[in-house]
Amino acid sequence: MSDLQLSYNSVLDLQAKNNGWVIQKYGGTSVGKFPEKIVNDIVKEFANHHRVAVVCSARSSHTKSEGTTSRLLKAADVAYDNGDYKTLLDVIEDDHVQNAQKYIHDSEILQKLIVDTKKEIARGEELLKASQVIGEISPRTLDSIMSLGEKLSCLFMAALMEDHGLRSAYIDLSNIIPLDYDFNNGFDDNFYKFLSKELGSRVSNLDDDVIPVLTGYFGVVPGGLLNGVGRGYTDLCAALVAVGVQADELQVWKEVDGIFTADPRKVPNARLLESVTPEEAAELTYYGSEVIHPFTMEQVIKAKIPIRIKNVDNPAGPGTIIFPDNIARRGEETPPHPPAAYETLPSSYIASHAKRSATAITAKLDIVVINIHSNKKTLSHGFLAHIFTTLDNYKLVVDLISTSEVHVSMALQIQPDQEHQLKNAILELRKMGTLDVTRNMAIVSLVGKQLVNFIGIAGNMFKVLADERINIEMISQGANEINISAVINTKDTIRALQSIHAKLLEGRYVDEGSSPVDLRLEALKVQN
Ligand SMILES: Nc1ncnc2c1ncn2[C@@H]1O[C@H](COP(=O)(O)OP(=O)(O)O)[C@@H](O)[C@H]1O
Ligand SMILES: N[C@@H](CC(=O)OP(=O)(O)O)C(=O)O
Repeated sequence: MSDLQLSYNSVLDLQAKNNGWVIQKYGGTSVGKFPEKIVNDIVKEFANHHRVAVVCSARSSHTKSEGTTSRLLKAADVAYDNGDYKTLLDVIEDDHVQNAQKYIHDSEILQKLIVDTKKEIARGEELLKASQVIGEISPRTLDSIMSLGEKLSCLFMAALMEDHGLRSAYIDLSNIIPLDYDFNNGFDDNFYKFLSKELGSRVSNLDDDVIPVLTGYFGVVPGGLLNGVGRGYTDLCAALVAVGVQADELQVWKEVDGIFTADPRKVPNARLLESVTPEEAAELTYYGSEVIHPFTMEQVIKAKIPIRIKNVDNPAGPGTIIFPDNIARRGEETPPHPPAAYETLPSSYIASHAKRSATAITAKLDIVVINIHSNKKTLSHGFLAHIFTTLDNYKLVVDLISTSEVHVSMALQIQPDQEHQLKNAILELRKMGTLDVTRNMAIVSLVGKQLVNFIGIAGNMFKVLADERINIEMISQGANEINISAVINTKDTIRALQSIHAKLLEGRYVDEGSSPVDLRLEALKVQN
């Protein structure tokens, strides 16, 4: 175990004596597959030393795309199209009732859970029926329909805890934001402050031995939670609870041991990272490795609360810590020194770490590249603005862009349900110049806080691709300088990930650890 790991654990142990809070967020598939493990091996264990609050997503028995949230969103679509939404609701009801019967042994707890489940589903049905009659589903209504997923999942988890001898409290957050809340400034700091305070007070008022189980859905927001935050909003909810109670740690429990140097399903040699910075975690999520919702981190980190990604199926593993490499944790008696400025490090040190230059590699699929050659000799005034306005009108987001005097290339992720929007956007963009569209592409991104410091890393990455005879359609270095990306053909993705990983993330230097925090520790050693 590294010094860093020890120091994090020791802070937790220290604070355990004060019975500080640990906030645990469970994803939909974890609730679906491992509910008893969550209660017996994780919640009960942590509750021995900490106050624990649990935040759950909607249940998925297999994958998120077949989970309750996806089914509810589909039901809303079907209702809008005047179709049979009732059949979909029946599937959701059967799934939850059967799940309750499978896991809950006490007949009184089981009966109550089934009654509560059916009551919530009946309310969802009313909403869907009303939407069908009116012929409209507002973002607010869609949010309320979607909230059913988290309500059902949390009713079940709270009941399961009671069934296993714990005291629990089901907390429905769907009304936590008052209808008259002034949202003039959107999701600003005041909103987050308000929400974390409210969330904090809901859990702090409970008896010490009661485990709050909070719906990760946290109320109606303007424009809708889906538009404002997007799927994965329960991560943000858990983060705000952590801030509200000044938790010792926010834990995001998944079905993977933590954050790896690459998706372990695609790169068998991928290594578990001890720690990554919030910027790296956000970048990895954005560019295809669904690690944690990017909004989650800002507020938690401001409150100096570390985030730990852990595996429900391997609770004893250390997980990965997300924390900045340049600020001290709350509760640390002797804050670590800030990392040495790179330029102040001895050249021998820089040379010996020259290969430890990236943290992880990731890939984003379903990418379409649009090239536009302007009709004019140079890009005229308003050309780019017009492109972005058009894409925005069709709710299309550009992941990468590169421009020359008369030419713009853009890479966008297009999900199957966005094809129609893409088609219309292309029709409009064609008026601006010659346009060609390349499909079946992928963005491969090398992510690392240190990338900015290592000259030549981009060249190395592109050389690996060239050696593998992988054609590069577009390249880009992210504005924040912690990401170097290349657009390639989808069929080459796995080969690209594995070869870049082998050349730039494996080997003797990397084996010693390559995260920015490791770099900081090394830098401190050099200084002392
Ligand atoms: N760099 C990475 N580190 C860890 N997991 C990754 C990475 N890139 C992609 N993944 C994938 O992300 C998934 C996230 O875990 P999972 O528990 O399935 O998510 P959720 O809790 O959101 O349902 C894993 O299946 C893993 O294969
Ligand atoms: N249930 C919601 C919110 C969520 O946070 O999901 P997950 O925790 O499984 O990423 C969704 O599927 O989008």
